[in-house]
Amino acid sequence: MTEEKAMLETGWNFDNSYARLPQVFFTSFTPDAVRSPGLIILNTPLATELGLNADALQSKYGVAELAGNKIPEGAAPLAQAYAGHQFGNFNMLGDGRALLLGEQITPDGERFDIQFKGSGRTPYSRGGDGRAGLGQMLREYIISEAMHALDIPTTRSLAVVTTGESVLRETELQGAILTRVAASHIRVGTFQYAANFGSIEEVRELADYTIKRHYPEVDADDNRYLSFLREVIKRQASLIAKWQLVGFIHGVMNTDNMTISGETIDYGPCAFMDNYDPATVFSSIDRQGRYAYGNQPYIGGWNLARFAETLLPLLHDDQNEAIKIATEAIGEFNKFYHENWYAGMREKLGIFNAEEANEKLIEDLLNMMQKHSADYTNTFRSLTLDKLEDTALFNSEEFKMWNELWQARLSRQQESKEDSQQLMRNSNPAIIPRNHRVEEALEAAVERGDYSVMEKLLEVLSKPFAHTQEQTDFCTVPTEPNESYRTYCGT
Ligand SMILES: Nc1ncnc2c1ncn2[C@@H]1O[C@H](COP(=O)(O)OP(=O)(O)OP(=O)(O)O)[C@@H](O)[C@H]1O
Ligand SMILES: [Mg+2]
Repeated sequence: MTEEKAMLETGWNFDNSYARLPQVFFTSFTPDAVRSPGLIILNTPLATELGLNADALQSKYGVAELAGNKIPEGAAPLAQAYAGHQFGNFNMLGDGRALLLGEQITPDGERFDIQFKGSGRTPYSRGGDGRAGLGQMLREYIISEAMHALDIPTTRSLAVVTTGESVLRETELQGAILTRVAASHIRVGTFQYAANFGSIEEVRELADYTIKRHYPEVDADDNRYLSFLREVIKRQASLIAKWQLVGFIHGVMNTDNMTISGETIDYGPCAFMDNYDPATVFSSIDRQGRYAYGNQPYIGGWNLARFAETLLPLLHDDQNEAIKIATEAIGEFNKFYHENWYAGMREKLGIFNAEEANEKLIEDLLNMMQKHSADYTNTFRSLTLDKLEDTALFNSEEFKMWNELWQARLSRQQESKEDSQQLMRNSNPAIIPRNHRVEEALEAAVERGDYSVMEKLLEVLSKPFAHTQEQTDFCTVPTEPNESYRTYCGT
């Protein structure tokens, strides 16, 4: 394909609705060109869904676009302003190393943000260099795509390119740019920015824009801003329940890393839990365990309370009334979260209907898993495949008793044993991006330029509920204990 033809055919179809918001919300600008762009990975199925031409994107011209060296026609690049509570402390932030190219309108008429991460300095970079390392961007690519395959709302990864420039951290890293795809990048922190640094009218404009984009169903409601708040709370309750159900630890649940669309965002220090332990923390900077696995639902509620605060002027003319309404709405988060979590846990145990006795069954199992340091994913996998002898719990008396109660519970429902097993197969992934597997893939890619390990891993991760024999190798737990694994932000 000639370059000129590729240029015509990459398939971008941009709209720039975000750029029509008041100027305070963003700064338009063109990214600096990088030295020598090189394509590392392109998500071909995602490119096709977006209406893009994967062949053209792999051409020299397409890769220049994915590096920010050529701005596609119709794009209007901008960095978004936001603020946020980081580990509880409020800061002015913004896209310091990200850049929104525009919103791609797909052949189905859907709208997705196309954003670079690692594309260089912006007006919001503060002291940072605006860059990202190859390992970290590939890690985000692998885990976000694994989350998508696990049916968890998430930003997605279209491509990673290297820049041909080095990035200086503790060591010298290869610079890279990730192209991220999201329903939008509007964060709790975007609302905090509006509420703290803008006018009430600007908060209203942001809220109206977000309702139109993500919650059109509340548009005509009497108190549309209250309905909006409640719907965001519901989506986040559902999202965080899904994280808990697969053992995902986000690692840096600052308010700027929580989306209004209900998608998981920012795969900096995240990791999956091996042994079941609510206190599990992987992030090297989370010394107090604020973002530990078991604390995520609480932090979700805390972040949403910060979101509710930004909407107070819109909820009621009388601010005391507004606080009352907002507090009631936030108070529902726990209920929504528990409904979602219990329903998901029930399904993991093959139980079709809600019943109070289920709760004890679930809690007893989790307690046993914690006591015996059982692997979270593999315990549910063994129950699903009826290979109880594979669990770390098998020889204990209490597990035998628990199993009898579980079997009795299953036989009390009208659905067949086969239906129940099918439900479990659909609810319990065999495959999660285990830390040692992700590290192995990144080491081969970054240290040796061998991408085959990552490609194999991505393929296995794309079918977590297949329960095939060939997955078995990827189900093994690491030989080193959980606790020694550490993740780092911002590299
Ligand atoms: N190398 C860097 N240069 C400039 N700013 C940075 C850099 N790394 C992080 N930041 C900024 O610091 C803030 C907090 O960073 P955090 O790690 O949450 O985000 P991120 O991983 O860069 O991006 P995102 O949340 O978009 O996935 C953000 O405003 C981010 O843009
Ligand atoms: Mg972030």
